[in-house]
Amino acid sequence: MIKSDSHPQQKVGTEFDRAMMRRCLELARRALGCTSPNPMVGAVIVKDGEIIGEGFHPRAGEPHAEVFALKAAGANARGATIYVSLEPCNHYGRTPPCSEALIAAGVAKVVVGMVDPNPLVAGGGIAKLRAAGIEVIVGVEEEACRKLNEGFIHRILYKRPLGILKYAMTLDGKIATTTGHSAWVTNQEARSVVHQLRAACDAVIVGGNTVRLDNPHLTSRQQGAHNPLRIVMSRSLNLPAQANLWKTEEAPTLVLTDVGANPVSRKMLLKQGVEVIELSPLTPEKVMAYLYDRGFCSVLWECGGTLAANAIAQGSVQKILAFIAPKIIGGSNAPTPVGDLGLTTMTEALSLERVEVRVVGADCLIEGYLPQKVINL
Ligand SMILES: Nc1nc(O)c(N)c(N[C@@H]2O[C@H](COP(=O)(O)O)[C@@H](O)[C@H]2O)n1
Ligand SMILES: [Zn+2]
Repeated sequence: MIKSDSHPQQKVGTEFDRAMMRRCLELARRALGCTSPNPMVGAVIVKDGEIIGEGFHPRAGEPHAEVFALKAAGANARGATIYVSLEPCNHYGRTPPCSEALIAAGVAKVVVGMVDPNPLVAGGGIAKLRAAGIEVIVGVEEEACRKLNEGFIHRILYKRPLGILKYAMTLDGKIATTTGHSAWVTNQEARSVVHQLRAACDAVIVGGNTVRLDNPHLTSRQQGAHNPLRIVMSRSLNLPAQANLWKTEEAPTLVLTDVGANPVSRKMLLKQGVEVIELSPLTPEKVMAYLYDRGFCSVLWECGGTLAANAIAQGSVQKILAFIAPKIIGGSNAPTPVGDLGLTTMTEALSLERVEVRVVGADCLIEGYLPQKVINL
């Protein structure tokens, strides 16, 4: 097993190495939301302290980041150092192995952000480079590299997309008034964080109620940014004929329903260009298994409390982003972000790990992860 050189108290590499790796991550992010089922990867080639080639992986099926960087550097790559945010691959997939391309180009040193969790690579790329006499350092800016590709890593380890639950609630824990009115709980800054989050995800899921009450767009609202596939989960197909999700064309919309549900409504959706897929039973787990098969790495749940509780209970949520607005609306029947989980004591409460809290405009954002079954690489 190839181990990262990283140590909790010690940073790997020099300050220059870390700056170059951060540049790799910057390059990788140019393809935010566009690479699934592949990871986002950036590469930088340096010789005599100067960058002589850069590249990133634009989408699955296209060459890997290292290949673009090698092409940019040309013959100058001989004797140079390449920085790459993910271990160079060592297998024939949609593209040939980068380990071999790096050896053939004569690079002297490879600085890697993180080991590739893909079992087809999993240290094999690093071992191949070392066996060819190339110096390899592993684990430079590792945490940032892992964070960028947390969806890809989860997909590989658990054979499901990473499920992210996002909600916005008031100080008294409500997501809308008793009439269902929710525009807007948070301020513009928080909403633009949500738009960025959508740009990073492969799909965003809501239930039929959200379509009826909020008529959302579910897009990333940024010029040139990726838009996620917009998904509605609806057993009854009791959906309005006029909705922004079928009227706007910035992103495709998929409606997931149960077998044989409401043929009239189904026809109305198909006529408006909406893809309709029947899944039986229509549960969060079934949906996540289906989206895994479609090649997705990350899925954003932007649904109401009942669906959110089901998704949590079925293990379809790993990460939570909760926006809290300093507002109070009261109302004992006003909807809450997570419905009944059947818990009766505080000891059963789901405690988030790796929690981060930040202020976004006038609102607060709490981000954390639900405990996961540990799989060691
Ligand atoms: N190091 C590295 N750089 C890239 O740019 C990459 N896209 C990857 N991806 C790894 O290779 C697998 C995909 O291979 P194909 O694109 O099908 O050839 C992907 O699962 C990663 O393990 N690695
Ligand atoms: Zn590769």
